[in-house]
Amino acid sequence: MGNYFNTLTLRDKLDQLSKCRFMDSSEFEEGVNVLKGKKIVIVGCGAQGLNQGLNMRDSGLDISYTLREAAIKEKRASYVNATENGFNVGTYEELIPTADLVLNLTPDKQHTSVVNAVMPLMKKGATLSYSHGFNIVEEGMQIREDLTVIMVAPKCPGSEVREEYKRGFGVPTLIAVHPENDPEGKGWAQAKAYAVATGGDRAGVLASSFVAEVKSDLMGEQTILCGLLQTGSILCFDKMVEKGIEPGYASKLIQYGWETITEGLKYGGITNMMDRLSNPAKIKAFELSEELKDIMRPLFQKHMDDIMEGRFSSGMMADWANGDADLLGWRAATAETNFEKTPAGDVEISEQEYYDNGVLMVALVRAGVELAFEAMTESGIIDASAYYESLHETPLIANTIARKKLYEMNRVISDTAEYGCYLFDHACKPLLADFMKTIDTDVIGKAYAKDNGDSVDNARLIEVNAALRAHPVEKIGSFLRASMTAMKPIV
Ligand SMILES: NC(=O)C1=CN([C@@H]2O[C@H](COP(=O)(O)OP(=O)(O)OC[C@H]3O[C@@H](n4cnc5c(N)ncnc54)[C@H](OP(=O)(O)O)[C@@H]3O)[C@@H](O)[C@H]2O)C=CC1
Ligand SMILES: CC(=O)[C@](C)(O)C(=O)O
Ligand SMILES: [Mg+2]
Ligand SMILES: [Mg+2]
Repeated sequence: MGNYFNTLTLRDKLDQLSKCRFMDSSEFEEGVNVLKGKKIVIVGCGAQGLNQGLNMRDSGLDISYTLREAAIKEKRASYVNATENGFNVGTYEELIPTADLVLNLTPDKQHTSVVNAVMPLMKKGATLSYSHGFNIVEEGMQIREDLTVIMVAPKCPGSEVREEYKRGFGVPTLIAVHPENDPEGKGWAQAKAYAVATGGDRAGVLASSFVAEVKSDLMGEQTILCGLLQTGSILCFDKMVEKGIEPGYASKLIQYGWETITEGLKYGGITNMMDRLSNPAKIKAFELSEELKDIMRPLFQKHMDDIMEGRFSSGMMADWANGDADLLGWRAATAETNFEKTPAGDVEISEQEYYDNGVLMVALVRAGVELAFEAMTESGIIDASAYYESLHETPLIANTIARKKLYEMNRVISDTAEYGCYLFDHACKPLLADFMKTIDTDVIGKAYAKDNGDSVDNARLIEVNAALRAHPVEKIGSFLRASMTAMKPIV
C-alpha cells in the first residue's frame, strides 16, 4: 500500500481532481428505493456514524451498528449513542456476514485495521462505503474485487448533518464510486440513494471522485473551516482583552459571532455578509481582508501543496504511529487558551451588533473563504466542490463553536481535521503577529465608526462592491444556492 494519488500520471491526477458534476434533482427521483430492505451496518457510532444513521433510519432504511467488542463490553460512548437511540448493536461476526452495505465510519487512522477486520466477513457482492477518501487515496487500500466501493461524504460536521436534516434541509454531499471496485455497476445507484437518505440531495450533490473529495476536504478543514476559525478566535479574544474589553463580552462576541456573521454568508455569499455592515465598516473590512489575503496566501498555498503532494498525510501518519502525541498535546494546549477558559458573559448582543463590532471577524471570513477557494481551484479542484468546502461549510463549523467553543469544534470534526487545524493555527498565529499589532478595538469589540461619521467616497464604495461581487466564489455560489430551496434559518 502507498499513496494511490502519487502513483497516477499528471493527466490522471488532473482527471480525477476534476471529477465534479453538480447533479440535477431529477436524478434523485428514485429516492431511497434502491436501499429499501437492504441491511445497512455502520461500523462506528461517532460524529458521522450516529448522525448519518439517525437520518437514514428516519428515511426508512434498515440501520444497525457494529462496534468493537470492547466498546460493547465497556458500554463506551459509541455503544451508548447507538443503544440510547434504539439501534440494534452487534459484533462484527454477528452483523457483517449478512450486511448488504457496510459503512466504515471509524476514524481515518483506524481504517486499514478496520477494513482488514471487516472485509473477510463481508458477503460476496456486498458494498463498502466511506465518508472520506483518505484510506483509498492516501493509503492506497486495496478492496476485494467482488465488493463495490462507494463514498458518500457530507461536507459538514457530524452534528450539523443531523441538525440540518431535522430542519428539513440537508448538507452538500460528494458521492463517488471507486473505479477499481464497481463489479456489478451498482455503485452510483446506491450512492445516490444513500445521499437521499442523509438529506444530502436537498442541499446539493456532486458526482465526484475519491481523489477530488480527499484533496478538497483536507484543504477546507485545515484552512478556512477549522484552522482560521481557531486562529481568529484566539487572536481576536486576546486583542480585545489586551485593549480593555470585558472578557465575558469578548468571549461571547467570538463564540456566537462566527455563527451569526456566517449565517449571512450561507444565505447570500460574501456579498451579503459584507452588505450587513455599514458602508464605512464594509470598506474597512474589505481593506483588512485584502491585507490578510496577502499575508496568508503563501500559507494557504503551502497547505494545498502539502496535501496534493502527500506531505501532509505522511506527517499525520507519523503522528498516528507515535500514539497521536502531537494531536493530543495540541488538543490539551487549545483547552488552555484564554478564549477557551473564559465563559461567554451574561450580556445581550444583538444580531447586528455581532456584525458591527466584529469587522475584523468578517474580514477574516472573507479572506479565508476566498483564499481557500482560490488555492483549491488553482490546483485542479472544480469551483462547485471548492464552494461547498469553503463557503457553505464555514457556517456549519461555526455552529459547533457557538455550542461549546473550540472544544466542541475539535470534538465533532474528525481527528484528521483536528490535526490539520492545529498545524494551520500554529503557523498562522505568528504570521499575523505584526498585522495584529496594528489592530485596535475599532474593528473588534466596538462598533466601527469613521472619524467623519458615516460618509464614504462613492467611487471607492462602488469599487469595493464590484470587487466583492466579481470573485468566482460568488458566481458559483449564486448558482448553487438557487437549488437550496429548502434552506432554513438556524434559529
Ligand atoms: N467528523 C466529521 O464531522 C466528519 C468525518 N468524516 C469522516 O467520517 C469518518 C468517521 O469520522 P468521525 O465520525 O469523525 O469518527 P469518530 O471519531 O467520531 O468515530 C469514532 C467511532 O469509531 C469507532 N472506532 C474507533 N476506532 C475503532 C476501531 N479500531 N475499530 C472499530 N471502531 C472504531 C469508535 O468506537 P469506540 O467507542 O470503540 O472508540 C466510534 O464509534 C472518517 O473517515 C472521517 O474522515 C467526514 C466528514 C465529516
Ligand atoms: C466536518 C468536516 O467536513 C471535516 C472538517 O472535513 C472533518 O471533520 O473531517
Ligand atoms: Mg469535510
Ligand atoms: Mg474531513
